Amino acid sequence: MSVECFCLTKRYGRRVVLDDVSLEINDGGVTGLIGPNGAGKSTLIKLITGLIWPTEGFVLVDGFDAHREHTKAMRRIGAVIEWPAFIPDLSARANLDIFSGGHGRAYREKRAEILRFMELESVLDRKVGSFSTGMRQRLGITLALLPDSEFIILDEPTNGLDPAGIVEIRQIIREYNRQFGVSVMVSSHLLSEVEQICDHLILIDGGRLKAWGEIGELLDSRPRLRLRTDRPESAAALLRRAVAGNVLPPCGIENGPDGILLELGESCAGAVNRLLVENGFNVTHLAVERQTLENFFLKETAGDNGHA
Ligand SMILES: Nc1ncnc2c1ncn2[C@@H]1O[C@H](COP(=O)(O)OP(=O)(O)OP(=O)(O)O)[C@@H](O)[C@H]1O
Repeated sequence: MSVECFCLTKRYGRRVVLDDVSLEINDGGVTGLIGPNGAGKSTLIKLITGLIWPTEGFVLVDGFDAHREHTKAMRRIGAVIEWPAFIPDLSARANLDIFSGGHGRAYREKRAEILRFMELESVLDRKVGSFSTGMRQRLGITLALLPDSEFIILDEPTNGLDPAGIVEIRQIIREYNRQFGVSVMVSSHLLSEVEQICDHLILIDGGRLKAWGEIGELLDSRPRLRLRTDRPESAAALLRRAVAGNVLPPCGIENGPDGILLELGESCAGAVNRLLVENGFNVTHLAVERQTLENFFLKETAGDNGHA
C-alpha cells in the first residue's frame, strides 16, 4: 500500500494553503501529521482522499490517481475526516448499515471482528445519541476500517476526548496497526500522542512541508550536547569564543536552568570537555541528548504561533 504526493499545491483564489508538497507513505506503520493551526493538515488529508482537487500536482494511491481514478484509488483507504455525523436516534447497528454500505458474508465477518476489537458489540443496539464522545469516535474508526482498509486516515481522532478517552483511542490505533498491519495516518495537535503512537512524521507549516520521515531519525538529526559546569555563564562565554575562533564547529549555544545546550554531535564531546577542563571548569555532566518532539516542532515552526 503506498500513497505518493507529487508537487501538491492547493490555492483558494490567490491564497496558497498547500505549497508544492511531495512525500510518500508506504510502510505499514503509523504516520503522524502535525502542524500549527491553519498549517494545511486537513487540506492535505482531503487531497489524499480525493475530496478536493489540487490546483497543481497529483496523488497516487497504489499507483491510481486519487482524483482521476478515485474509486480504484480509494478501494483500500478508510478515512474519518470531520467526524461522521451519525444519526442520534438510530442504533449503532443501523448507523453502520447506513453509512458503511457493505453487505455479504465476508463483510459481516469483518464487521464482527472489528466491532469485537473496538469493544462495541454490546452497545450495537443502543442509540448513538446516548454514546459518549469516545464511543462515537470508536464507531467512526470502525466505519473507516470496514471497507477492508489497508490504510486509514483519521483527522484529529482524539479531539474532544478526556485523558482516559485519548489513551483508549491511542491504544486502539497502535494495537490495530500492530495486529492487522493496517497503515494509519493520524493528524493531531497533541505532540505527546504523536510521539507515543507514531513511527513516522509529517510536519507542515504555512502549507509547506517542513519535515517528513522516521521520527527517531528526525529527532536525532539535530545533535545536542547537554553539559553542566560550575560558573555556567563563563563556560558558555568560553564556548562561544571557541566557536568564533573555529576551535569548535559553528553551533547554537544556550545557557539555561538545565545547563548549557550545544547543537553539536557526540564527536565533539571530547573537545568540549577538554576545553572546559583545561580552562579550569569543573564539568559535572556531559551527555548527548535527544531532542523532544516538542522542541523539534518549535524549532521547525519558529516564528509561528506554534499551537501544538
Ligand atoms: N475552502 C476554503 N476556502 C478558503 N480557504 C480555506 C478553505 N479551506 C481551508 N482554507 C484555509 O486553508 C488554510 C489551511 O487550512 P486547514 O484546515 O488545512 O489547516 P489545518 O492545519 O487542518 O488547521 P487546524 O489545525 O486549525 O485544523 C487555513 O488558513 C484555512 O483557512
